[in-house]
Amino acid sequence: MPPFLESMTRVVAASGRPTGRLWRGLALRVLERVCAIAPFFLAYLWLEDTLSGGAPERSIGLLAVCLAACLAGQLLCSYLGQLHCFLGAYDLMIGYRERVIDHIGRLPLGFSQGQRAGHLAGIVTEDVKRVEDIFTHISAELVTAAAVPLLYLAVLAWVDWRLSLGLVVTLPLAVIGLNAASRFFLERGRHKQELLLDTSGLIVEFVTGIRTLRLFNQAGPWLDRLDRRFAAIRHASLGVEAWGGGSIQLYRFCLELGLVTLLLTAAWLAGSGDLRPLTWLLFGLVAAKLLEPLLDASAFLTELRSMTLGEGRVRAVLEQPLLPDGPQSLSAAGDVAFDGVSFRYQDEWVLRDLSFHAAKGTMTAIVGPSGAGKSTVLHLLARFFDPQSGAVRYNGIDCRDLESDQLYRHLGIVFQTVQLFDGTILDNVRIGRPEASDEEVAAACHAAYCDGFLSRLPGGLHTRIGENGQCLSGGERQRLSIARALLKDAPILLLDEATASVDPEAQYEIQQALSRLARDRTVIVVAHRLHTIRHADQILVLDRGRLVEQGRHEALLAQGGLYAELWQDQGR
Ligand SMILES: Nc1ncnc2c1ncn2[C@@H]1O[C@H](COP(=O)(O)OP(=O)(O)OP(=O)(O)O)[C@@H](O)[C@H]1O
Repeated sequence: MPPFLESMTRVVAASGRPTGRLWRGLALRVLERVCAIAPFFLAYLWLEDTLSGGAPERSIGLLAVCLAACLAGQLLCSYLGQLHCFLGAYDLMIGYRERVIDHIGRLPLGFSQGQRAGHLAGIVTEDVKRVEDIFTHISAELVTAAAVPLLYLAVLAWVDWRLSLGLVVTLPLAVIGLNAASRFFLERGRHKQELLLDTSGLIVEFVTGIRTLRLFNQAGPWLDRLDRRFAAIRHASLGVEAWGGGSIQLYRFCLELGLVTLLLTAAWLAGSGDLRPLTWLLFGLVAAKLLEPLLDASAFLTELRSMTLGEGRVRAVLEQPLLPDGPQSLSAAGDVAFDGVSFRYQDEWVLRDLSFHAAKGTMTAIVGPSGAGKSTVLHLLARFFDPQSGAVRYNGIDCRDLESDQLYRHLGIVFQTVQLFDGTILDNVRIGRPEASDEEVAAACHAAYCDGFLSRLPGGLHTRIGENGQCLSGGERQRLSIARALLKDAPILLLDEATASVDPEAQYEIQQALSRLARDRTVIVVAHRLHTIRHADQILVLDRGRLVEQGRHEALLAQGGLYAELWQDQGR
């Protein structure tokens, strides 16, 4: 099966929508072509009847009625066929898009980490669109390109099989050659697409990081890097387009060669006195029409190749395994434990046999040198990933046995990178609890010390903050994130440097708010400034993925180990 057909079959299976309407549409489009070509054969039959001494006066009316019926049938089938094809294909594509979005929505939260900027968005928008275009605009042309020549051929073979053979003798050569070439160019095209994706990621990085690059005089070298990428794309494109274009020309040439072999067969038959003029007239009129859809189909080959590549990338996402979701629910969660957890992102272990227990309503702080694995502990708690061995437990239940919705309902999260959406501050904070009233949102913002900057914004809580909150400072963004978590009022809080970007004046106050919040909650906090976690119920000291010390601030200082060293480094 040609690669594009394999791709289309997979799309239909992935969509899961009924395909009846699309098939009806395609059948009507084929019927339309039947109506378009039938007059030639009707005229042929009528002429043959007439020339062999039939009664033209009587049959000419019948011929006219048949021709009119063909025309009417053609118009009707064309209209209904297009309608059903479009509606059927769009319905199919809705199913496909939903499947892709649904799958991405259920992928491990850590999936997008390590992906180039815009890569996933490109798959959901551009690649799915490529697939959609084939189904909505080209599938009908492809089906008629395959069905019409077969129909013509069946009738022509009935009229004269030798001339028919002469006409299509080169067709298998064209199809086999094209199929082999398309597999080859698909491989080359994949390489080109990877280069394109990589380069667009580089461009996004260049544009978003232009300030840093210019401040460090790195814009020039970066542009040189881009130039080299463009050269590589040009080289790959030449390979794909020039040679790929050549294979299309070869396919067309082989098809048109069929007209030559038809002429040669006719000459041979005429020479042996075995060619009737009427038969030759029919073949002369119809031969080009038979080849026409096959020749036209070559115009879609580039799009088909691009769709096949796009479908491949979408499939790679669809094949990404989802984290298993168990049936258990979580009531009144608050107890958190790591039970012999070892985890690695790639080859190197980042956490090794880590065990700890955070009792309900306590604050656990995680400290350690950079790269020790502190944020990774939070990532596993938020189930961005599952550990390779050991278990993360909530109320003693392995989180692999929990429904993920249940889990997230019990987690409040404030991480270093704050994701904000293009909307008002009210909308953004309300993500914490969609049913919260304006007053409750305002109270959460107040508790997160947002009042200062909110009073400076023209619309206060109703100010639009632009895409990802570009018009807010890092500290302001972080305070909104804290307000969100406060509003959510979840029994477990995961904080990664919650006060990292907040000015010194607000730091103490926010710390107070978080301590108050911790009173009836379990808080797991990653902290770099150790004075903020002096009062934590337990401090876990990590070093290269291992738990090296554990206890309260005073006890750890007295121990004189890594914690005491870190404390001294911070000049306390
Ligand atoms: N998505 C990822 N893919 C591969 N490696 C990763 C990924 N995230 C983190 N790492 C690596 O895992 C190790 C632990 O990272 P982690 O962010 O947990 O450390 P950390 O203690 O929080 O560091 P810091 O204090 O600097 O934020 C580091 O060596 C880091 O390079």
